[in-house]
Parts: sequence; C-alpha cells; structure tokens
Amino acid sequence: MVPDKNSVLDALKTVRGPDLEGNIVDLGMVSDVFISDAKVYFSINVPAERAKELEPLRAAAERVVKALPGVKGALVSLTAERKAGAASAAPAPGKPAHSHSHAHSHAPAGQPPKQAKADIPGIGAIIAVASGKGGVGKSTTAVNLALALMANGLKVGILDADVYGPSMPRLLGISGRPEQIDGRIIVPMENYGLKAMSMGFLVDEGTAMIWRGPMVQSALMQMLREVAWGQLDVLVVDMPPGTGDAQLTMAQQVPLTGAVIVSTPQDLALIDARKGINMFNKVEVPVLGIVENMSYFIAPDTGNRYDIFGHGGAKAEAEAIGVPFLGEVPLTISIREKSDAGTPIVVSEPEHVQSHVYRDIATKVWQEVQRHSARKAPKITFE
Ligand SMILES: Nc1ncnc2c1ncn2[C@@H]1O[C@H](COP(=O)(O)OP(=O)(O)OP(=O)(O)O)[C@@H](O)[C@H]1O
Repeated sequence: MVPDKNSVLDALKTVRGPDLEGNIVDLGMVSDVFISDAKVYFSINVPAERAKELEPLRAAAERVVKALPGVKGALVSLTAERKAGAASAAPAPGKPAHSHSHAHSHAPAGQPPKQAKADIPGIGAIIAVASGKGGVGKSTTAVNLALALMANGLKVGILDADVYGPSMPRLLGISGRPEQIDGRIIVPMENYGLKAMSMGFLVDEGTAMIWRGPMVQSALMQMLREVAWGQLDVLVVDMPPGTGDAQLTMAQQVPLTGAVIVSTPQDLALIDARKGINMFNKVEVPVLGIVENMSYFIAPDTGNRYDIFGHGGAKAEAEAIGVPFLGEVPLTISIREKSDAGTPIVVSEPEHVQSHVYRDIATKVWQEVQRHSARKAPKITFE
C-alpha cells in the first residue's frame, strides 16, 4: 500500500536538520508533500548559500522516503525561497532582483548573497509567456514562439507552468511519461527537436486541478531544476493565465530573463495585459514586449485580410507604456486545427504567413533578451 502524507512526514522526522539540530520536518523545511502514482514529490527549503553543502541532506530525505514500503520513487529538490523581508535576499539598490549572478559563487567574500534565485545550470535565458487572462492564445503563442526561436537556430526548451490546465502534451502531440534517471532527474519529453516538460506528463488529466499553492510551487521548481534540460540557449515558460498570487509567486521564484505578454486587441483584454505588465514590474522582471494575438482575420478561401477585432490596440498600448511591440498574429482557422492536431504551424507549415510572423517575433524577442542580458553585465561599483 502506498503511504500517505503523514507517514512520509513521520519518516522525514528521522532526518536531522542542517548542523544536526532537530529534524527537517519540525524545523519547517519540508514543503507540502504530494503523492501521485506511488511517487512522492516534495522540496526542502534551505538558505541559498548553503544549497551545495546541503545536498547530502536532500539525498538522505530521498533515501528515507524511497525506503518506505509501497513507494515507487521520490523526487526531492532543494529550494531556496526568498522570504518576504529577509534582508539577505533583498536586491541591492539599483540591482534588479532577477540578476543572474550565482548566489553562492559570485558574492564577494564575507558578504551575504544578493539574491536567492539561482540560475539553472546550462540554461542561457528563461522567458515567460504570460497573459492577463485566459483564452487569449498564450499557450499557442508560447509553443510557436519556442519553435520559431529554434527555427532561428537556437537550442530551446519549453516548460508548461500552467499546472492547473497543462496544454503542452496536446499542442506538441506528446503522450506517455518521462523517464527518470536514478529515480530523480527527469528526462524531458521531446518533439520537433523541442524539449518539453509539463505537469500533463506527470499526472493524469484531472489530477492537476486539485493541486494547491505550495504543492504547485514545489512541483514547478522540480520541473525546472530536476529536469535534464542539457544545454539550452533559452527556455520558454508557458505561465498560467492571470495575475493572481500564484502567478506572482511563480514570476518571483523562477529566474526569469524577461516576459512576453500576449493580448488580444480589444480594450478589455488590454486592461488585463496591463495588469500582467504591472505584475512583472513588481517583481522586477523586464517585459520583453507585447504580442497581439488574433489581431486580424485571414479568410481561408481568398486569403483576404479583415481588421475586424480592433486590430492595433496592443501596439498603441505598448507604445503608450513604453514596452516593445513584438508583432501581430492573425486569427486563422489553420492555426487552431494545427494546434489541436499537435502539429504547431511553425513546424507543419513553415512558409505560412503566420509562421513568418512567429519567426519575426522570435527574432525581436531574442534581440530584447540580449539587450537585457547586456545591461545585466556586472557593473563596477564603489562602496
Ligand atoms: N491566432 C489564432 N488564430 C486562431 N485560433 C487561435 C489563435 N491563437 C489561439 N487560438 C485558439 O484559441 C484557443 C485558446 O488558445 P490557447 O489555449 O493558446 O490560449 P491560452 O491563453 O493559453 O488559454 P488558457 O488560458 O485556457 O490556457 C485555442 O483553441 C487555440 O487554438
């Protein structure tokens, strides 16, 4: 029989805390525990600067859980969450919180690390694709943007962070479960040369809906850090729609290089897009630009273009708030059919007008990424 959450926690009480004081459960270091398919998922919160040194603690916790009768596997990760108001984790004045310096390796001797969001080894840049509300085509944009970045010659992965309604398995036409190496590191799934990870690969449809707060966070961190992504120029993260607390926490915890906001042209959608931009501003993640989706309609029979949706709204909005405008994606029937068939248009019809649009957007996004990375290069400061 598979043990329940309490028996897992009881077993974890045998694992001593750092410095051999107390145990990791009573010290409040263990996240919510999630059990699915006889596999146990949780994370252990440690100070960022001690992450390396505490690897044996992680390994011990994993060992203890795996030894429980009925447990098929355990996925345990160390997380270094930024605690509100914790002085050591606050960004230094003038230094953005998303700075990519390694917390443990680049901090000058004797000084606390400036931030707790460690980079992911091997991944050059992480881009969030977000929307203020659902249904604007965020996931469709994310997957085609990822494939367009690839078509532009980059090594790309995609992480479906929409844990409540994962859509990557369908959009990329991938089914089955990912393999695990040594019962720990997950091998990402792949199609069209794009590495992909999604909660949809790990749990059965329907299960994800009951996930809540901390469980979602630790699952996301595991999908980000416990996956053998290999060397990637860029990882595209398909964020859950909306601007609530869950999205804010996610935007805060993932070491994002920047965010792409997807909106439809209508005024109401633009209000939501603005909320999205504000959210990223709040956590000091640069907004790389806005994409206007379902911008105009291309008639399938004649190829004629109709501006029936108030096209141009997102462009005007982007100009008004000083955010780059990345492009206009038309509404076409084929994009919907391709998405549902798991054959995104950028790979199935690379010469389609829409695929050109996505590749142009990808070029602009990459330019913005580089502009922001250059700006983040270490500055010499005199203290
Ligand atoms: N440019 C487009 N032309 C035609 N259909 C589109 C376009 N973009 C997206 N769609 C369709 O709109 C629907 C919603 O798209 P998608 O799932 O990408 O949106 P989303 O914002 O990620 O939604 P959710 O918030 O539910 O995750 C899908 O059926 C998709 O195929």
